[in-house]
Amino acid sequence: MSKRANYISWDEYFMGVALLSAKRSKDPSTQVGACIVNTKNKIVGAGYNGLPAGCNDDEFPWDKQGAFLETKYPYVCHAELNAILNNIGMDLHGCRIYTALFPCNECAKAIIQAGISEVIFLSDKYGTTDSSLASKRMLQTAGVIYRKVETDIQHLQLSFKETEI
Ligand SMILES: Nc1nc(=O)n([C@H]2C[C@H](O)[C@@H](COP(=O)(O)O)O2)cc1CO
Ligand SMILES: [Zn+2]
Repeated sequence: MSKRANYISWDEYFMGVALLSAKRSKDPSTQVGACIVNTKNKIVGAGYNGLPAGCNDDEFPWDKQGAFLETKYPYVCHAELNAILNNIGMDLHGCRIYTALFPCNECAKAIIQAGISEVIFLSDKYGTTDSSLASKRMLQTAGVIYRKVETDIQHLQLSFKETEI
């Protein structure tokens, strides 16, 4: 028997972990996940967008519009920042970060300061915003490579049925 052919690539695997992490998000509008990987292709951090620990996600707003303090924006911690902060205690220099959404300017700062050298994203749907433009400017200047993930996969299904393993 020859080896299986249609296994997923490293990029698809790590973006898949980012997307699975996003499934933990309580944000009703936009669920983002991120996964940090070292040079040996070991996962060293993962996260999703959510409120800081101790801030009850039933008590804080999830609105997108309205008075700033009554929206989610001042409170939510982005997936990329959570992945950095949740890392398993490694030096992140030379690591890459997989993220479902292109990092904002604040996360770009954290990515650069952590020493992460590559950003792989799935969507850049906010690419024309000032935040994204500032993010790209900083990443480029700091020498952090960014690229869109390459894949032909549209959907990937997981079965939790024990009879299907
Ligand atoms: N790169 C990102 N990582 C993230 O975790 N987020 C989070 C912040 C919010 O919880 C949500 C975006 O809200 P919305 O305006 O698309 O409904 O995703 C947002 C971005 C975009 O820069
Ligand atoms: Zn961010």
